[in-house]
Amino acid sequence: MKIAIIGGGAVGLLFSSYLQEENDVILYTRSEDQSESIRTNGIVRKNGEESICLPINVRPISEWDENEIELVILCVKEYMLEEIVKDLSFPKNLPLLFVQNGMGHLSLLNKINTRSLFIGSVEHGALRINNHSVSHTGIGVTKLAILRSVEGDLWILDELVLQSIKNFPAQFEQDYMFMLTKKLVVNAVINPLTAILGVTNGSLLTNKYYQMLFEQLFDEVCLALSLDPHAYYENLVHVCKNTAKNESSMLKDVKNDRRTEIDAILGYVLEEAKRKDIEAPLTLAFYHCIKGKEIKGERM
Ligand SMILES: NC(=O)C1=CN([C@@H]2O[C@H](COP(=O)(O)OP(=O)(O)OC[C@H]3O[C@@H](n4cnc5c(N)ncnc54)[C@H](OP(=O)(O)O)[C@@H]3O)[C@@H](O)[C@H]2O)C=CC1
Ligand SMILES: CC(C)(CO)C(=O)C(=O)O
Repeated sequence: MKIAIIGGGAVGLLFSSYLQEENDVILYTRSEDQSESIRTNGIVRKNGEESICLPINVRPISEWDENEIELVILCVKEYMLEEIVKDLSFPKNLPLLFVQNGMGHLSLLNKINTRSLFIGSVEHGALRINNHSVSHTGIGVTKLAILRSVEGDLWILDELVLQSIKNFPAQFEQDYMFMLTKKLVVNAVINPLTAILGVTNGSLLTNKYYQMLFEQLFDEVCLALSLDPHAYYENLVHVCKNTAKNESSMLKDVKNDRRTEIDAILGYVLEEAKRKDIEAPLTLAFYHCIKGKEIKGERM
């Protein structure tokens, strides 16, 4: 399959490196510098002690070419999507796959008039080491669901599931809303707590004090989203254990003084709580902690 991947961050590098094993991938980076670094070095993927280097087709996004592509995977942060969708031309018949955390992008997706639009939920841990290297810090699964599609494009998801590349499996999910909600709960608990406490995901379960926060926040998020906690707790713990050694994407953003995706995650939970007139004090407090850290120079 001919796949264009937009964004050479942790997830974009991870997806490019694995999908290139079975497909023709072209990676679009924001900067020419990063393209040049990948052209020279290939993508280096580290799995523990193992390291593999794969050559890959790469271009800066200023050279975007939508021709002869069968699928576009958007691996940029949620808050970059609006600009990308505005700037790039996506023909109506070009299927798009969005892998962002949170729910913030749903309203934007509904405005895009592409005939097939897929959603992914990434349960891997990935860490960008430099412009051309990525560490696969947690082997999970990519869940795939349909927001809308024409019959003729469904082979794309079938193909990704069938390929299920070693250490990079893909799984089909019937209900995109259930899939996104499950991931939202994971990110609403793990991401802010790890970013505030400065710990890897696993510590939230191994440190008994952090575990109390983990459970309290989980209960409040379920209440705000009107979810049955029993249907979501097991998955949350499973992902947390699977990515135990990983630094969450929010912790990485905070450490690197970058904007986080807190608005698409806890911001969304707070909006839901407000809409239902439910108090969510813990969620609000953690939301403010992260917004505070986003202000330049507030980091220790
Ligand atoms: N990291 C993880 O473990 C996980 C991340 N996710 C989700 O995946 C998504 C991507 O996350 P992640 O890879 O960590 O984020 P990163 O910040 O590492 O990567 C985003 C990349 O997008 C690039 N970018 C920004 N604007 C453009 C543009 N206009 N054109 C091309 N590229 C652009 C950035 O370029 P530059 O570097 O030059 O700024 C950066 O390389 C997020 O929504 C996140 O929630 C989901 C599960 C796990
Ligand atoms: C699955 C998890 C929690 C992995 O760290 C993630 O989605 C993230 O870091 O954003």
